[in-house]
Amino acid sequence: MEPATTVDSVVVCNPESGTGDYLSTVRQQAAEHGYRVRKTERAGHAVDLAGEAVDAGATFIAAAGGDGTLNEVVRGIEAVGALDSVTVGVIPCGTGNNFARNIGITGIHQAFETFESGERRWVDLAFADGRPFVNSCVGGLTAEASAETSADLKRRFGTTAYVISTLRTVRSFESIRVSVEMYDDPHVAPVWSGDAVGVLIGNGRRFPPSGSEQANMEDGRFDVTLVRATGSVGLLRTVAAERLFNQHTPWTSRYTVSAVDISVADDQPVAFSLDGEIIRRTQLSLRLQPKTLRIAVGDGYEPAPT
Ligand SMILES: Nc1ncnc2c1ncn2[C@@H]1O[C@H](COP(=O)(O)OP(=O)(O)OP(=O)(O)O)[C@@H](O)[C@H]1O
Repeated sequence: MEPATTVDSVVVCNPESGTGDYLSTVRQQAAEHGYRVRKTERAGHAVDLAGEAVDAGATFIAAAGGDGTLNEVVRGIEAVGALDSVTVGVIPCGTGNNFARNIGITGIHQAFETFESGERRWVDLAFADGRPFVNSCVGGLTAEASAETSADLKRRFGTTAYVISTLRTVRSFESIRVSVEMYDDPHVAPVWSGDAVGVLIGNGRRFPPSGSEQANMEDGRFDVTLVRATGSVGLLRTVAAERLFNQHTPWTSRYTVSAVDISVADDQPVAFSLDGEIIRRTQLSLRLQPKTLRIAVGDGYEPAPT
């Protein structure tokens, strides 16, 4: 007999994520496993739906979509003060699904199996000026590119859409002049300042030249990658190498720190992508709350990746 649908397990589904053709699979799996499905109707709606699910007694909320949908679900749970009573699941239906991969979730069916029998972990939750994010905060070129990447482009080209829009953006992009202050008790804070192509800060994600993109998300620390701009020709070369993050260049600096403050030198607000959601700021403070988010992880998840 099929399990009865309960209110304590809810799937918040974004029908616009990725190729948008998974809704029936998610509904069918949710019905089989006894989850209630709430479908978003607009950007930002997953924040409200997650909050409503908590109010209705949910103790498990899964985000079906990409990193942006997960971000909204977590923000909704945090907004109603329920991070300590709700477990979060991820059903990968987005374009990149970077966070899902980082926690060992590889497909829709495997996600539901994992929710049933897999491990739960407490992971760090990151905040940018008090706004939660799970995976990454990216400032500069890649954020501009992601703001420019339309849903249609993503549907047609998948992750390649981001590369296409990066190459388009690079024609008009000016590097950003920033000062990045990093704190790592008990050491003296390093300060990085200058013209940057990208400011890449990961909680769940790191930006290595090769190998796993999964960061340690239980260590109370950010993985910071700063890419220096070196004139227009250098900028193009840096972007070509670093955008795909397959090649190390001497313009890249990496740190592992517990807090970051970014100041933009002039008063032009810069685009920062928080899990793919764009905000524009001249100042941004990033903090971590260690082991604050309870999440269902797959077998491939490594708490301390090398
Ligand atoms: N019903 C909806 N209509 C239009 N936009 C929506 C709707 N529901 C959610 N959104 C917005 O869709 C955006 C993209 O979602 P999401 O990040 O989940 O997918 P993606 O971009 O395809 O995947 P990824 O982030 O993994 O690359 C989010 O910013 C979200 O606010």
